[in-house]
Amino acid sequence: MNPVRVLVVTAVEAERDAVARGLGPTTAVGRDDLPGREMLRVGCATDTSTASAPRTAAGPCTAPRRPLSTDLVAGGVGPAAAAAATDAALTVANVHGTPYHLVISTGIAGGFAPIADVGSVVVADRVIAADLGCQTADGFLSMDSLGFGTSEHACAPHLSAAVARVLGAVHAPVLTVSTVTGTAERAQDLRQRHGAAAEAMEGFGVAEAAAVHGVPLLELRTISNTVGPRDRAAWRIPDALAALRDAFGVLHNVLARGAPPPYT
Ligand SMILES: O=C(O)c1cccc(C(=O)CC[C@H]2O[C@@H](n3cnc4c(=O)[nH]cnc43)[C@H](O)[C@@H]2O)c1
Repeated sequence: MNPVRVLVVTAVEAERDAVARGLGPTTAVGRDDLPGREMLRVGCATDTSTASAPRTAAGPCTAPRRPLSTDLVAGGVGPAAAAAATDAALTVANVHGTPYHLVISTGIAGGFAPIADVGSVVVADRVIAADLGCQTADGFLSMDSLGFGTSEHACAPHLSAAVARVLGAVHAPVLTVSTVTGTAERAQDLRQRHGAAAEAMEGFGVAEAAAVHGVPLLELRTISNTVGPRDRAAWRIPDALAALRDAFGVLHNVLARGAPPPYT
């Protein structure tokens, strides 16, 4: 049986490796056509594009109840790097006739108080490009209002709601910014404009690539810091990475035992 194939895109390797710890033993995927980006795989895959049959640290794969094959890539920081890495992975998979069924943008994020505290988990209902547009004296004009396309993408509504419920996570918009918010004023502006739970720097880029390929999207974030005045010393990165590991342990079971694709 062909596996359900999931692509997970983080910004940095520390996030990718935290996800991997939650999912189980990984194997490096030898992909000559994805240079410079080591991809890790969890689970079995009848994927002829791999250089050799995947083996886990525990030995050859044994089929799970529902075959699930998850590829993990650290695509870089920011929406442009994330879009490029996601598009490359989706394109290569399509060329090999092994398309992905789901793309997940994930990592740590800043949380908007009091909606998402440090250490909590946020599952996006939609991703919003919060600083893509035009800043005027009268306020911010989004891409939609400028007539240049869209500033947001919906996440798979049923799946994202189910995942949020199982994780006990906040289910609300996650903003994508190219500039990390470092003042109380901008935090308040973004909170008022979007009612968002979190901000990070990649989700919209991943979403743009997923939309081009028609692949459903999730964004899952664990909160390392509160959005507002810059205080890097207050970021709780190890805690957020541990929460990321735990969330993906749960998410793996949801995907492995839940309704099969197409994800809606
Ligand atoms: O220094 C480390 O050990 C380390 C480990 C894991 C991740 C990092 C990062 O700096 C990741 C940058 C990544 O984090 C997201 N992020 C986190 N907080 C915010 C925020 O308040 N506003 C926007 N983005 C945030 C973002 O997606 C970055 O790509 C370091």
